[in-house]
Parts: sequence; C-alpha cells; structure tokens
Amino acid sequence: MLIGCPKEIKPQEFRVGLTPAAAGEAIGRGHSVIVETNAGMGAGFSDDDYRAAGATVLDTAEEIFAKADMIVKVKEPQAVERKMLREGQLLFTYLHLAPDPEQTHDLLASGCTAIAYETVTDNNGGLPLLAPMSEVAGRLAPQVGSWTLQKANGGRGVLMGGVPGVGPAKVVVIGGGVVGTHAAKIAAGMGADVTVLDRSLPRLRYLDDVYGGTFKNQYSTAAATAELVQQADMVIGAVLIPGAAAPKLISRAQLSTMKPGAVLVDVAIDQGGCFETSKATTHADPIYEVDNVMHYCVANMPGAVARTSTIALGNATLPFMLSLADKGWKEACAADPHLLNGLNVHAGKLTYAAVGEALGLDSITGQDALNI
Ligand SMILES: NC(=O)C1=CN([C@@H]2O[C@H](COP(=O)(O)OP(=O)(O)OC[C@H]3O[C@@H](n4cnc5c(N)ncnc54)[C@H](O)[C@@H]3O)[C@@H](O)[C@H]2O)C=CC1
Ligand SMILES: CC(=O)C(=O)O
Ligand SMILES: [Mg+2]
Repeated sequence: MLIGCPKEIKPQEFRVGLTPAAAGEAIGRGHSVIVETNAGMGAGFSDDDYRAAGATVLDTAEEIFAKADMIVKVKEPQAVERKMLREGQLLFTYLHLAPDPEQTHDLLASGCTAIAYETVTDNNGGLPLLAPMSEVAGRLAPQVGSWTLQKANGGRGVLMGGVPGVGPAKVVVIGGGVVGTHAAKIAAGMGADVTVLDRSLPRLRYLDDVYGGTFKNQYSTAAATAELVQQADMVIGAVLIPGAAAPKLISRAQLSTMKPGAVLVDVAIDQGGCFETSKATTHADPIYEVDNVMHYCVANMPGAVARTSTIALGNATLPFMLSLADKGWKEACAADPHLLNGLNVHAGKLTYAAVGEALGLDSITGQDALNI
C-alpha cells in the first residue's frame, strides 16, 4: 500500500501522523511511504530522518493526497484537506465528528473511508488511540490551568500548592477517566487540594483504591458539581461519552456562583465541551473570559508538547496502521471488531451511531459497511 503523511496545518499543531520509526516498519513489510517535506519538523524529525527510514519526501500536500491509498494524520482534516480526499481513499486520524457538521458533510461527500482514532476500542473497554493523547492532555491541564490562574493572565492569583501558612488551590476534575486521572495526579503533585467527580462507581472504586491518599473522589451529580464548583479555583472538564457530544455540566448561570478569576480548563472541548460557555480556542490564543471566569479550551492540547505526543501517539497507532496497510481496511476491520469501531464514514455513509444522533443524520452499522 502507498501510505501518505501530510504536514499538519491546524494552527500551532506540531505533531505528525507517522514517525520515521513507523514509516520504517511499514516499508520493512513491503509498503511505500510518502511524507510531505517538513512534516516532522515540529516534533523534531527531519526529512533526512524519513529518507533514512526509506520514505520518499514530497514537496506538497496535494501530491500526498493525490497519490496515497491511505492518509495517516493527527488532527481532523481541515477544509482544504477535505477537498483533496477522494472516493475509496482511506483516512486514519482523529475526527471528532459529533460537534462538527461541516467536516462530517465534507467527508461524506468525498466518498472516502474514514477511521477515527478516538472511537477505536480495546478489550478492556478503553480507547487505545485516544488514551496516549488523553494522558498528555490530562497532565498538561493543571499546567495550563495554573498559568491561567496567574493574575497577569486573568486568573485569581492563586498558587497551586499554596505556601506554608496559606492553603492550596482547590481543583475539581469532572470525569475520572484517562484525562481526569492524569490531571488529578499532576494537580495533587503540585500541592493542590483535588476532588475528582465521576458517574461510574467502578471507576470511583478504582480511584479510591489506587489514589485514595492523593486526591478525593465523589459521585457526579448536578448538586455535587454545583457545590464544588462554587469553591473551586480551577475546574478541569474531562468527561467522555464515546463518539457523542459532551454533556454540558456547568451552565452559564453557574459562572456567577464561582469565584472571580477562577479557571475552567475544558479538555472535553474536542467533543464540543462540557461547560455551556466553552468554545474551542487555539494555542495561539488559548484563553478568554466569560462572567469573570477564565476559560482554556484548546482542542489539540497535546500539540503543545509535540515530540512527546507524536511518539506516544505513534506507539499506539502503529499496529493498527500496519494492519490497515497489510490487509486493506475491509479485511483489517472484519478481523478486528475494535478497529471496526473506529469506522465513522464509508462511501458517503455515516457508520457511527453516536455521531448520527448528535448531528441528526442517518447512520449504518460498521458491519453493514463491510458489505458495501
Ligand atoms: N483537548 C484535547 O486536546 C484533548 C481532549 N481529549 C478529550 O478529553 C475527553 C476525556 O477523554 P478520556 O479521559 O480519554 O475519556 P475516558 O473515557 O477515559 O474518561 C471519561 C470519563 O468521564 C466519565 N463521565 C461520563 N459522564 C460523566 C458525568 N456526567 N460526570 C462525571 N463523569 C462522567 C466516564 O465515566 C469516564 O470515566 C474526551 O472528550 C477526549 O476526546 C483527549 C485528549 C486531548
Ligand atoms: C485527542 C485529540 O483530539 C488530540 O490529541 O488532538
Ligand atoms: Mg482534539
């Protein structure tokens, strides 16, 4: 198979879909790899690194999209990229379609087959291609939140760990999955007083067993959330209902109950955000204020630490990418129901029910798509 990797064009996105090591593995199995010039620069990989792995470096994204059988990326294709996708072409990347009707429309119109990293599953009920970026975004969340809490950035001027004689910041994490657990660990490590809310009792039991001495946890009801949010210096949004739009757990009216200068970090923004007042921002202009509450809502947080993130993502995508290249998408998905769960679009049809529900569109099952 001819595998193509364009340079990411989303603002301030420095990750790359294929590492030289991944390109080398595919080439070692008889595939060919084309990479856009400078695609890996932001993550510290030069064109020569890709050439040394056996890949061919091309000058433009147009050539990559025109030639490749499979496009491997990081972020959802931007409008100009979507115009270059063609019928029968395989796209393997993050999509986050539920909050994005324009992208969904364009992917359906292109006739391509699109497998979304974020809905591929594993045997443990996890999301193996989302997990590494959730680990990164979770660990970054208290870091960017504490920067936003600084007075010069609009925050209330509270230090995460406090100092002797002055108490620490109060941090509330809504959602105790991968993002939430990593966020809570780092916030607690910075000395903050941390409470994690989740709606899954098995998850709360796990958090209690493993991290009981490090941070508190509580069942996530609207009442518990309202009470904790009033006292919080920082709230980190980390909920997920896979593939679906995030539920709104803090309303605009609730902002007036919060401390002026408190900070909301909405990591769930890529699924539409879990605070009513969240709107996606970029690394170039990451924060804004609503009703005296600071918001950080960057939808591609891991891009800020592109080298760590690229290598972590590449480790997770490699076996799936190789399976798609070796077998073609149909055989690979027929053999692996977890990879089939990643199928969101095929031949003009939506193939992921939660996306259809979020956007009011009809969908077919992945199994049906295998027969088209
Ligand atoms: N902004 C960014 O750059 C990034 C965003 N993300 C996003 O972060 C979000 C979280 O991802 P993960 O932690 O990997 O998901 P996860 O599935 O590991 O955890 C989500 C948790 O939310 C809980 N939950 C669901 N509804 C809830 C509610 N009403 N109240 C409290 N908890 C609730 C679930 O029980 C689960 O434990 C996703 O939307 C993901 O796409 C992930 C990586 C990067
Ligand atoms: C998960 C995701 O969307 C990201 O890493 O950008
Ligand atoms: Mg994202």
